[in-house]
Amino acid sequence: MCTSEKEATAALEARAVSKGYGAIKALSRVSFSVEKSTIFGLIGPDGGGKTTLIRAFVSLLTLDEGELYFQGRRVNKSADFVRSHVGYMPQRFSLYQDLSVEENLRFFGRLFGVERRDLEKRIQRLYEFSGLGSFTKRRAGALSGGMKQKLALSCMLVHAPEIIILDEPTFGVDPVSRNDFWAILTSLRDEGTTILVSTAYMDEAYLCDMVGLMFGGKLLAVDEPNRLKSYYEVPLYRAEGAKAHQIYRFLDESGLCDQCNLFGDGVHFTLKKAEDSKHIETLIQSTSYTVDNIVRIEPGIEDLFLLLMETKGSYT
Ligand SMILES: Nc1ncnc2c1ncn2[C@@H]1O[C@H](COP(=O)(O)OP(=O)(O)OP(=O)(O)O)[C@@H](O)[C@H]1O
Repeated sequence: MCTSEKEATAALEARAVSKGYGAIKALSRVSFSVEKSTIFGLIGPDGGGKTTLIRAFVSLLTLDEGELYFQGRRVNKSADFVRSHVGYMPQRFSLYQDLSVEENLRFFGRLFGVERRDLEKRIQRLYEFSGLGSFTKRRAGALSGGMKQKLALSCMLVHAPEIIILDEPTFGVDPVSRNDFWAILTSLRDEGTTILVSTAYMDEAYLCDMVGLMFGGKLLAVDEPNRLKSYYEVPLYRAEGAKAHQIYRFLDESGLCDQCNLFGDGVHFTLKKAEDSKHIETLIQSTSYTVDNIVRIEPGIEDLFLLLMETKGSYT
């Protein structure tokens, strides 16, 4: 598909958007597009610019430069379209804590102007989706963190938006509820919804169709999650030992490594010269540091982040 066709079908698009807060560049010429019925994940550590980008998409802040589009319409000129076709779940979605699950859903249904008959059907459907059907009378304030997030998502879905935008919806949610939440997102995507979701949990990248890795206000890479590992052009190794920090220090100061990062009880590294892989273990053993094992590994998203932060993160 040529670029112009892609642009025409994109459900969301950012074109060279920038936003600064004084000296802080929260967004630096960020461009990407999200195809219809796909999940696009904005992945990155806190402060990377994810919230700023999301808030600009839902017209909660104005950009210094660049343009945002929903299905080819300029965001800031399409308030009606956004209201009826886009759902937004901020980091702190305001549920009514004293209202029950059902009352919250009805409240948001009325707020979005959903007709009574449609609302009943949608609420039943959302119960099936979310598993909240057994808790309809429970006060929102008495739900677990994971259930609260499912209720917030359901309230946002009550007007059946075609595009949904979620800012770190699984933050602080336990792993089981995170899985449930992503299962709901996947079902929505399969039914045709376009989803832009941000997260600081790197493992969630693999649940997206496309990811944008964000750091320092820049998109360091946009790709399918499984293609990101090909960014590593040289083998990546992991050295494990009881005192990983000592192995790290040794490797980092040895001058032999391009990349060298401490990951829990192991060190991930690449070598400047491929032939050094034959004797790196002996070299470490010859010091007073004990290395139990050195293995070649597939790079994970965290490794990629560190690589891209080093190679691209400081561009202006
Ligand atoms: N209103 C503001 N005033 C000043 N600086 C801001 C403002 N909003 C965001 N920033 C700064 O812009 C940068 C990007 O912040 P942003 O909230 O977009 O990142 P994030 O990736 O969403 O992280 P988080 O998960 O912490 O919100 C950060 O350095 C942040 O401190």
